Amino acid sequence: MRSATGDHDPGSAWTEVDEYLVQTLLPEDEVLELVVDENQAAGLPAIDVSPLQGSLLSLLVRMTGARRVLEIGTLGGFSTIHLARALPPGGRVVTCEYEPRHAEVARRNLDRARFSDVVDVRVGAALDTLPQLAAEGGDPFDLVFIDADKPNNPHYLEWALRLTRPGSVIVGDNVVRGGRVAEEASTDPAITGTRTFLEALGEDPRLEVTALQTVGAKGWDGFALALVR
Ligand SMILES: C[S@@+](CC[C@H](N)C(=O)[O-])C[C@H]1O[C@@H](n2cnc3c(N)ncnc32)[C@H](O)[C@@H]1O
Repeated sequence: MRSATGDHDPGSAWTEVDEYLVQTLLPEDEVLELVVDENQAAGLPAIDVSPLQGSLLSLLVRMTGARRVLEIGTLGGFSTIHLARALPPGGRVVTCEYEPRHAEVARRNLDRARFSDVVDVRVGAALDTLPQLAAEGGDPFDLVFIDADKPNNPHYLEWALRLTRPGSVIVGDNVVRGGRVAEEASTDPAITGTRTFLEALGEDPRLEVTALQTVGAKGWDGFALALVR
């Protein structure tokens, strides 16, 4: 793991602090522990948000009173369950996943967590699903969580803006990428996509934005947070 300070690898300390915070702040969560086990057993990559980050997503849903949530990037449904469990009665999550196998595991996990009626898993490339959602003409989304293929983040932002309303919140994950986001000359599509995404966030007069760096069990990364004006 790359070091924030450059002189030693603080990864294990970050993980220790994450474990301490989880133990101190979060209740036992058998449902999500099972999801992590199921994802691992199914061979899914362990690239879901951490429990503390998932709790932040839940808090954002509750704090904003979001009823309709859009997620781009389901994986096994770990973050989806955090989003779904914070909804008021009648609330809904639509989550987009490209890999049918990931979607299948997610559906199983959501079923077990009793959220199959609350979550609509749409399988396919999100850039195909998002126009379909627009064409369906449902109510705007109150919160959008962008966490899929990073090169497409600038397009996901455009769609998020089309599918939301003033007062909606947009969260973009993994915008720091071990510090590599600051590498101006990078040709890595995940970095150039993230940089274009951040630039679009910063330039768009329809948005009030920030981004925070994070460290923890998932390494050094960060998320962008935007409010649609
Ligand atoms: C970082 S993982 C999502 C993690 C999940 N949000 C969580 O925290 O539990 C990214 C997911 O996006 C999916 N993905 C990649 N490209 C996609 C695309 N074009 N459209 C929709 N999903 C895509 C991947 O298959 C993967 O399951």
